[in-house]
Amino acid sequence: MKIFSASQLQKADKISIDNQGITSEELMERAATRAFNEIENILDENKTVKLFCGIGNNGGDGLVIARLLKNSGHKAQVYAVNYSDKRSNDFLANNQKLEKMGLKPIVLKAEEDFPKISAEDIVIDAIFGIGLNRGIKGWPAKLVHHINHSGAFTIAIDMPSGLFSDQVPSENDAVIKADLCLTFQGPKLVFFLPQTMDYVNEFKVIDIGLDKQYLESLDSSYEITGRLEAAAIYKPRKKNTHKGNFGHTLIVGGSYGKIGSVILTAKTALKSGAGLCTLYIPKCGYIPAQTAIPEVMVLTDEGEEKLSEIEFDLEPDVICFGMGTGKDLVTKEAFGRLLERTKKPMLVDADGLNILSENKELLESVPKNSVLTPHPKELQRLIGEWKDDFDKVNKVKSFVKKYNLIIVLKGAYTFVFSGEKVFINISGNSGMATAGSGDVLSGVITALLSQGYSPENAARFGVYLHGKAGDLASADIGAEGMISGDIANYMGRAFKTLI
Ligand SMILES: NC(=O)C1=CN([C@@H]2O[C@H](COP(=O)(O)OP(=O)(O)OC[C@H]3O[C@@H](n4cnc5c(N)ncnc54)[C@H](OP(=O)(O)O)[C@@H]3O)[C@@H](O)[C@H]2O)[C@@H](O)CC1
Ligand SMILES: [K+]
Repeated sequence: MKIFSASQLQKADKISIDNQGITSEELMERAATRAFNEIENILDENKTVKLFCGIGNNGGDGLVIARLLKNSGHKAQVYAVNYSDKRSNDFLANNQKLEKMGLKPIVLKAEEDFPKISAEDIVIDAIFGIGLNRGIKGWPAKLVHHINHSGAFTIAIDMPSGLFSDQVPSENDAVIKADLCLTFQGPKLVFFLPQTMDYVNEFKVIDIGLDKQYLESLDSSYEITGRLEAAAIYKPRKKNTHKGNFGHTLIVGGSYGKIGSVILTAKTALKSGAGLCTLYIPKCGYIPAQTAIPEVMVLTDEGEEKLSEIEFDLEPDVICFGMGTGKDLVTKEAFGRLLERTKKPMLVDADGLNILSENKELLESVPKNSVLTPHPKELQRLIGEWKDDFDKVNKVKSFVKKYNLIIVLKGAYTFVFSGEKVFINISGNSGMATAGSGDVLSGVITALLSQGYSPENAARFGVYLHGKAGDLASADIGAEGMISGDIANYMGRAFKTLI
């Protein structure tokens, strides 16, 4: 699913009206009716719904929803938030319809007009949508705070009011905190950025039937990776195969006290379909690794406690480097030599990334199309500071183009940057914020690379599977109870959800 900008949606709105031979009021009726159906599904009939409607088209949507609520016997109170006198035509048309039914909106013009909102009420926020073009100021800002402090379950229509679709609000801007956002046609980028995602606890996309052909023709850098997209990437196994078909993965990492990290990566690689897996670790890890996973082969470095040479006599399909290696000079130099020798795309994580950050000249030697999997701190060391999340996204886009790499930026929503594209993953949960979760992710992506998935698909699909396995683990054993090894253990079931 593509993510569109506000201006793309506004244009799609106009084109759909022309192509479908409908009026904008009819499109509003359709959009708001579909939003109303969602609201009605979750509405307890004893609840009072308080609708706050702006005077533009977002407010118009609110008025349609108010009419439909009233028609189906719900308790609805409607407030027109009179932040300006420039009412839109479709607002006016729907205001008239509502008045004819005897439901005249109460006009709010100052703080004294604010109604009481109890925590038991349901609030519909239809003050501003994608037409917001400046921060909310004055008494409307106070109204936003009044709603946020009420404790009422708040449903935002299209966008939480005050949230821009293409910039981070400034510190003093008032923004609705929505428990649920019913958003039209597609999710907005700000729903996924760390600085703005908290304004949208949950969102649901309402298909309002905009022109499909036109939407498909639109360019967008941003795409969602959900179940459908993951299933399209998945290549189920053929019957007549052997372990050689699924590649040989070499996982290089570990140091004294951090052998567990590479063990987790290797275990996950095997549980994600890698045909063969060899671990290359310092000598001290030999017995623990052999004991922990009998299915893995183990090679040891000359170094007792850390990697110092990285020499091996095999031709892996993919190399994964960096978990638990530390950043010692001998390890850095061995990594540098490994990069020089390696031609196929590899995966670099954790201390591998830290070594690259401290020795930027090594970035030139990382094989093209390799996958780097930083968390935000590792990213910052790699690319420097950013002003805000939009700046960060642009900086990462430039970085991946400059070095021809793929970046997997880990977070509540993990972003995969590849060329011009940014894929936003929607599987996963807070239980995955646990030690070793990143080592597991490296294992899945490496295993997919070894099975012949392209680096972009391996990154995108791996991130999805990792999140899905986490969701299955969390459903069974709870977010607090799960550890990284559980994510690895649920990997097979994550694949099965796609069949
Ligand atoms: N496109 C679609 O697919 C469909 C869209 N639909 C709905 O329309 C919504 C967009 O409606 P919209 O364009 O009328 O803008 P909206 O958000 O109501 O704002 C109204 C006006 O407020 C003003 N203004 C802005 N910021 C301000 C501020 N801080 N403080 C004070 N004033 C401010 C600004 O006017 P200005 O004052 O700048 O002239 C702006 O024009 C969309 O979110 C969806 O709900 C559906 O019905 C059908 C399909
Ligand atoms: K809104």
